[in-house]
Amino acid sequence: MARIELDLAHAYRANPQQDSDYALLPLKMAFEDGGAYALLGPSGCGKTTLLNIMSGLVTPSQGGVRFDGKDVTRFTPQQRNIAQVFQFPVIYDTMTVAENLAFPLRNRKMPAAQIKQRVGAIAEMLEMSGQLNQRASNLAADAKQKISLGRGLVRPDVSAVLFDEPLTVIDPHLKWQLRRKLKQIHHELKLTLIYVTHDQVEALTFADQVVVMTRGRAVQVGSAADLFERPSHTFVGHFIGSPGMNFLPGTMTSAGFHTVGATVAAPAGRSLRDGEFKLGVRPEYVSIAAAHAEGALPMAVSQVQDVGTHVIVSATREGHTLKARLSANTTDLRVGDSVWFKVMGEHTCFYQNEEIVQ
Ligand SMILES: Nc1ncnc2c1ncn2[C@@H]1O[C@H](COP(=O)(O)OP(=O)(O)OP(=O)(O)O)[C@@H](O)[C@H]1O
Repeated sequence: MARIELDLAHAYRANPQQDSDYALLPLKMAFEDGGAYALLGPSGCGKTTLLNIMSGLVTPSQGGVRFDGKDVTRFTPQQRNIAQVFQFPVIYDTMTVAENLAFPLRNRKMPAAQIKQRVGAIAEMLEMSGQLNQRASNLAADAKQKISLGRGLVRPDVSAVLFDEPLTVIDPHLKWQLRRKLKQIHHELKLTLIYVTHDQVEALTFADQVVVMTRGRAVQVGSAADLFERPSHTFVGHFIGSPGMNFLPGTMTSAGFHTVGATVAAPAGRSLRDGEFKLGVRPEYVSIAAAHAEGALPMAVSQVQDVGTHVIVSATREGHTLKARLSANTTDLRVGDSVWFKVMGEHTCFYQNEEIVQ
């Protein structure tokens, strides 16, 4: 296994001139040995490009890649000793499940007894022990993808295992099980795992550290709690959470934060210089307050959405909507009601140029 360091940028086109010419804007980051990481972001943000640069399928147009301090930028995936699992199964239909799992080990000339033991262990982790002697061609699509996952995980000596949306073909129920399984396998095998997905639930359940990407930029690397509590960029606030963070543009003065035609006092101990900011508050941290309560804004309820255990109450003021996630039994608000939403508190964040300042 290896610590992977990246200091690079990548454009698929020659002579890139502007940011939009780059699939990856200049970035510098490290993946620690034995960590479980996810690369998370919407379609086209550069996740696969980053993964393929780590595996050696793509050579970055600027900068390079280091494994344990060694420059591997020009190395092939084989020379880097990387295992990669793709969206669709890559297996040999004519072989049995056991032969498929053993293949990467045979290639590396592992002794037969060790191969048997390792294949047995991986099959057990993936709950495929009963299918070891079945021919792969007879299996359903998700069983085939499980073999692909197993082939990625079977070698104990890889620098890292890279997964590119590996659960796309898996049915939703099994998907949930496999996500948990992969996390467990990570704890047992202590491999460096890097997992590409556009699904936040998948990223947050699998990874200890999530790299959030948008338009060729890695905007934040953090744990699920970091991304939830202190999104360092407004994109992370929007993208993580359901619904995402609320934002209100406004001006900080000595009187407080002036937004949507009202002024709310900043909580004691919070000092921001005067200027224009975006206030960010998660729906989970918006609460109903008494009229004129400190830190609260008067608003008009525009939507009440029952989501089972909670209700999402949307309220509007001067064309801006805030969402609050409230316990179903604590509110009987209806559309058109007046409500005071408390937006200022210890979980409130402030942004300038989309980056967090406090
Ligand atoms: N081989 C290629 N040649 C030219 N442009 C490419 C190539 N591969 C990707 N791109 C472009 O680079 C950008 C990043 O693509 P990439 O596939 O890395 O994103 P992604 O986040 O993995 O998206 P998806 O989830 O849709 O796969 C996109 O604008 C894409 O069109």
